[in-house]
Amino acid sequence: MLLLIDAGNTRIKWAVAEDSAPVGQWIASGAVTHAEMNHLPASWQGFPVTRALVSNVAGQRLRDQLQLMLPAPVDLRWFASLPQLDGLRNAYRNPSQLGCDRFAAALGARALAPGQPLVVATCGTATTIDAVSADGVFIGGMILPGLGLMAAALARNTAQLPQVDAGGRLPPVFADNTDDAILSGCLSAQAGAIERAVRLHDGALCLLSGGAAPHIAPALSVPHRLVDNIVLAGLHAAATTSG
Ligand SMILES: Nc1ncnc2c1ncn2[C@@H]1O[C@H](COP(=O)(O)OP(=O)(O)O)[C@@H](O)[C@H]1O
Ligand SMILES: CC(C)(COP(=O)(O)O)[C@@H](O)C(=O)NCCC(=O)O
Ligand SMILES: [K+]
Repeated sequence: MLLLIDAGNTRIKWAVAEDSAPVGQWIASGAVTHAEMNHLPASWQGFPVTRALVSNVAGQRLRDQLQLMLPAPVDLRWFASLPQLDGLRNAYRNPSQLGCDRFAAALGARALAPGQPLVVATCGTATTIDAVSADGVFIGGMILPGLGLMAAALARNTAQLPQVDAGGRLPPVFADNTDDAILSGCLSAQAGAIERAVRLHDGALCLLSGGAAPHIAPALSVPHRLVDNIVLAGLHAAATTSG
């Protein structure tokens, strides 16, 4: 049995899959914030996990904590961005500098929509918007503060702006009150960046994932597909094809 883990800067997402299950077919899955991560071992108890593949962009301390929580004995691999993997070529100037969650997301996108030009938007702590060519080149992309971080930055750095709840509603673009104006601005920034990427990457299918994706999707004026956890899908693809 296979354990897949996507450790982001806010939450740790995980899934358990049978060894030969198709990409994205989990037996169990979940997500916890960093503060809740001591619940993970209990969630994994009862699954005879023999292999684990982990993407971690949340630093060495979290990596050390995770390592101690993994079921033992397990064949543990830390996923890393490579110059090339499973038909995906990484065109980052320094391929290892690319966040391994972005590389995994691109692999996941290719598994879900092979042979198509893609815009992969992963809306988490940060929002990343990446272009992948039809023949499998990870061209590059954008990093911007995520929806929650954008809203929090305004509250933290101004005297008059409140902390708004960055989810759950789509206010008018030209809002008539402060809360809605903040939300409209942050959503427009997120959606605008994604729409710009789609416009500039000819014929691209837009895939949207991450914790804030369901909040951003209604603000988008381009066709798109919501994917539950594209990073885990990519890890699953990598684990299945690379042995
Ligand atoms: N119920 C929620 N719990 C946690 N994050 C949420 C929730 N709803 C929306 N979010 C947004 O999703 C982000 C976390 O998404 P996630 O994809 O797990 O991020 P990361 O991979 O960076 O940890 C938060 O920063 C926040 O903007
Ligand atoms: C951009 C990110 C912070 C996104 O992290 P997340 O929002 O998923 O927690 C992460 O992919 C990262 O640390 N990247 C390294 C720099 C790069 O990709 O160029
Ligand atoms: K992200």
